Amino acid sequence: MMTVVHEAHESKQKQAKTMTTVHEAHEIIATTTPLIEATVSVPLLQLQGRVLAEDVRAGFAMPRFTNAAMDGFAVRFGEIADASDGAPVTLPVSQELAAGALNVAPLETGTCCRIMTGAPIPEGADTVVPFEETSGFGSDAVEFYKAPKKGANIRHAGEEMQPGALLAAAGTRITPAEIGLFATFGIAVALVRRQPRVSIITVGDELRMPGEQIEPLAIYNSNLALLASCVEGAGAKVVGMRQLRDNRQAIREALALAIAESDVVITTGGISTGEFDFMYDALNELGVEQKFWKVAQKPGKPVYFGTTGSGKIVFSLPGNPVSALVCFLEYGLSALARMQGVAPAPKFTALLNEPFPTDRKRHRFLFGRLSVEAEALRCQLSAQVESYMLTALSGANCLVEAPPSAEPLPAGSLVTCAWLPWANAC
Ligand SMILES: Nc1nc2c(c(=O)[nH]1)N[C@H]1C(S)=C(S)[C@@H](COP(=O)(O)OP(=O)(O)OC[C@H]3O[C@@H](n4cnc5c(N)ncnc54)[C@H](O)[C@@H]3O)O[C@H]1N2
Ligand code: MOO
Repeated sequence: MMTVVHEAHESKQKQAKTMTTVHEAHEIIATTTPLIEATVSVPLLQLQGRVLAEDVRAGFAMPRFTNAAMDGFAVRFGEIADASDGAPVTLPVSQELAAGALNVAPLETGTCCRIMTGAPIPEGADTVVPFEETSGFGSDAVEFYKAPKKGANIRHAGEEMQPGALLAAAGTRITPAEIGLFATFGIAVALVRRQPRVSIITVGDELRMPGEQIEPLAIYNSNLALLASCVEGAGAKVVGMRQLRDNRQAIREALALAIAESDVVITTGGISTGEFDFMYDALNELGVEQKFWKVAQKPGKPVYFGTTGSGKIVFSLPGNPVSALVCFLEYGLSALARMQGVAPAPKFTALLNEPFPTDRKRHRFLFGRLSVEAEALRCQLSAQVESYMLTALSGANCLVEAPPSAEPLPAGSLVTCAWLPWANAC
């Protein structure tokens, strides 16, 4: 029995020697992650963060009808064109219209219409005079002291948008902007992609859930909560969260269940080469096809990615919380974006405030804080750099990276950054 375990261990160690590059890992994810074709109709107020499955177009012109832009009087311009303080023009009020008026008579010649902002302009009127430039709303005969420009203070039907104009294209991730636009056009439901269903499994005898009693040599499980909120923030749905002990059978059973009930399975812990690291074997036993295992990066080297025959994907992330998060941000996020038909968020460069400690052989990731100083985007690295130091996140708003190099990147050089998905731009 011992021999079998040791042989398996040796073969895992051999496997572990060949490392995928970060670039290759991205290529593999881009080419193997399936798009979720299924669509679902979702009500307006639940659309935030969802991805449109079809173009949404204006069903009518905007404004829908010609209406007043000011509270005042709708007139025929020609009838008040000569009005001045010295020689006011007086017109009787023949009609009053507020926003919401549904029956509007044409404006009788030689009269004006008391009108409120948003009310339809009666046929025959071509100009609205704000009440401040008249004797006001108090009487039924209005004195006009001044003529605005002909056509002033009128919002014309269709001047903003024509029927059929594109409001949001398929593939747009819905924000309050789209929700506001859809509401403007009376759209109460939109067709969006079904959310990727994600199960998260964390493994480790040492882990206790926040809120639980904790023994002196145990630690709290940060990955489960952290990844669940990251997944939800990425527009996906967490359908399962499990914390397991380091037990072969329990891990295999939980993985099988998670694969059955989700599109994506994310695990943390037990993926390295330790004696109690059962994740890799469990994935093999369940027939998950390894696409990569071990990436030349720091932190996060033991990261695993695989696919199942039924089109599911599995990320097995290292247990160290910074490693798990870096791998999720780097690979998990782009896979979830691709599944929803959205391009992964672009990276950009910023100026380093201090030297970046590159690794000779591995692509290095660190958290940092971007800010705008002297009109340039500058990056301050988090002081905590080890993969167990999740406090590196406090105050951070970006993930910073540099390819392998024997020399640190000097202060002042350009470094590649990605916003943390929850960060507000500086
Ligand atoms: N001989 C070697 N040892 C290790 C190697 C190696 O190449 N050779 N790689 C190291 C690297 S790099 C990492 S990262 C870790 C990853 O190991 P595992 O994925 O098997 O993770 P664990 O051993 O289960 O845990 C590592 C560490 O993280 C803590 N942890 C785990 N899960 C959680 C959680 N949900 N919340 C908070 N903290 C968690 C755990 O207690 C350990 O301290 O392996 C190195 N070793
Ligand atoms: O590379 Mo590990 O992922 O040190 O923490």
